[in-house]
Amino acid sequence: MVSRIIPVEAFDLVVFGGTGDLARRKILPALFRRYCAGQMPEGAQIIGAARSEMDDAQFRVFVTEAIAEFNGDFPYKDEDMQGFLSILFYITVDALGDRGWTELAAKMQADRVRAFYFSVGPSLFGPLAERLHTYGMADMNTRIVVEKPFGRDLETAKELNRSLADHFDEHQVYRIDHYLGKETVQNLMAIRFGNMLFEPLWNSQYVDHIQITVAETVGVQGRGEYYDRAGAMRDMVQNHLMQLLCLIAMEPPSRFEPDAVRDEKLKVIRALDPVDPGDIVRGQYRAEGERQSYLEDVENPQSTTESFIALKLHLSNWRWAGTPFYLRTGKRMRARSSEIAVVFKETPHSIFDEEAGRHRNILTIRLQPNEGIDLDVTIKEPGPGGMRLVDVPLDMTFTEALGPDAEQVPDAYERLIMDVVRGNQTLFMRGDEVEAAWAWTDPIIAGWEERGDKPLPYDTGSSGPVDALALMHRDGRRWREVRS
Ligand SMILES: NC(=O)C1=CN([C@@H]2O[C@H](COP(=O)(O)OP(=O)(O)OC[C@H]3O[C@@H](n4cnc5c(N)ncnc54)[C@H](OP(=O)(O)O)[C@@H]3O)[C@@H](O)[C@H]2O)C=CC1
Ligand SMILES: O=C1O[C@H](COP(=O)(O)O)[C@@H](O)[C@H](O)[C@H]1O
Repeated sequence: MVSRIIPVEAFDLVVFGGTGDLARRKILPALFRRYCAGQMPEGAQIIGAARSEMDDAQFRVFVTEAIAEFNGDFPYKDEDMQGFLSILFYITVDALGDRGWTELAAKMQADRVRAFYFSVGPSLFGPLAERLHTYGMADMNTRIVVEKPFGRDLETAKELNRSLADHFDEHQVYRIDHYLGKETVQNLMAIRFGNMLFEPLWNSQYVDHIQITVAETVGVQGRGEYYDRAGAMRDMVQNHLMQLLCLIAMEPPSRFEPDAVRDEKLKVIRALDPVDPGDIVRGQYRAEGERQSYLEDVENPQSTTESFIALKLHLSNWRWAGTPFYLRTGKRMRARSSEIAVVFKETPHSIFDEEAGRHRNILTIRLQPNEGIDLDVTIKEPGPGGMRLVDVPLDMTFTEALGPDAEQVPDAYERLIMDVVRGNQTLFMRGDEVEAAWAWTDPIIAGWEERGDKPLPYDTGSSGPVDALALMHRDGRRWREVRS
């Protein structure tokens, strides 16, 4: 099977914060991979912009080093590297002053798609939007890309939305949630809405419960100051896990189009019930051997921020009333493993002897690593020992089923940046979605702040605090093992 590279229009892409960590780690290496894939049209310009003093040549060295550090063993030809470097430029710009703006405006080409990636702290979103307008770069062909965190609560998210709306229409604003750009996350929609098999069973009549796990082995990775102000709830649940929940729980949109998809996701968030404090477990990782504790990592011995959270959620709508959703995410866990498991109910009646046991089908969507789908199916255990039942997985690992092409799928940032250039907002969050997610999150955080709740310690390399296991055990259910 041969991957299709869909060409994009010629564009000017300005990366504000072009010297920052996210640009180095993700954005610039992703753009290089798209260049190598042949997707950058003739005449494209990528312009780094930040306060640091640099010229084009120095920026090109900076990008070459970033690619070497963060593109792993990605194979490329020297001519591709030279070609890519030739479309890179740098302008010293102050988001809070006037420096560099006239020069930036002069660098913009006529009749090009214009995209401005705000890879800077959210306090600069408003000032950047305002200056784009003042210096004549905010016309209707302009697109702006903003990073998470999109606020730290409903009020700040509304404020950010307002500051962007002063100068840009909603159709020009691309709010990144990089989970939506992951290939397997998009596959969730293909599985649900491209097959007849699952949808009739996709409701509380047949589904016992759904588990969503995003387990990480990494700690706060040098972002301690930000993370300690955020915690797992703001850093992961309000955005990434919420998006996964939306895709798994939403009604079929009429078309795979931005507003049709985003309307359905919004309905899911609005249908979420408030969460009982007893249905939440927060944790903080302890030191282990050479590895520091969370408190040491964030250099805050008094911190009560959670590096792990597990929650049981309910949706008040016809499809899901009575089916709990269990979500968990944490850092420094046993394995890097993200998956969604749809656990179906047992058959209403067993025709077999008691010793055959009771079994249930589980559809597991493995998001990362080892992307694929498993469907646990119950069959007869082979042999003469009577009718004993056993569960076997129908395993579809994408790299095995689809061949080498499945290994070369673009990473989330590649896909999303190209979608910005194409003008396709389907995989970006709309302002009202973000606000609805904060409206649900805020009272939960306020509750534990008012009560002074403290996170429970958990061992580095574990599955989180034991109380998280109890959250399911008391319902007669259990988490799937965290393993890669
Ligand atoms: N790093 C990551 O893995 C992730 C980051 N994010 C988000 O992305 C955004 C950027 O993060 P990150 O790259 O880590 O942050 P960094 O602090 O590493 O980079 C910030 C960038 O902003 C520039 N900058 C700061 N002030 C100004 C100014 N007044 N005018 C112009 N440029 C300015 C800095 O350059 P200079 O000092 O040269 O001006 C630098 O390039 C943040 O909102 C972050 O939360 C989201 C997900 C992951
Ligand atoms: O947005 C974030 O995501 C990463 C996890 O992303 P993944 O693609 O590696 O699964 C997380 O580590 C980080 O804390 C968070 O800000």
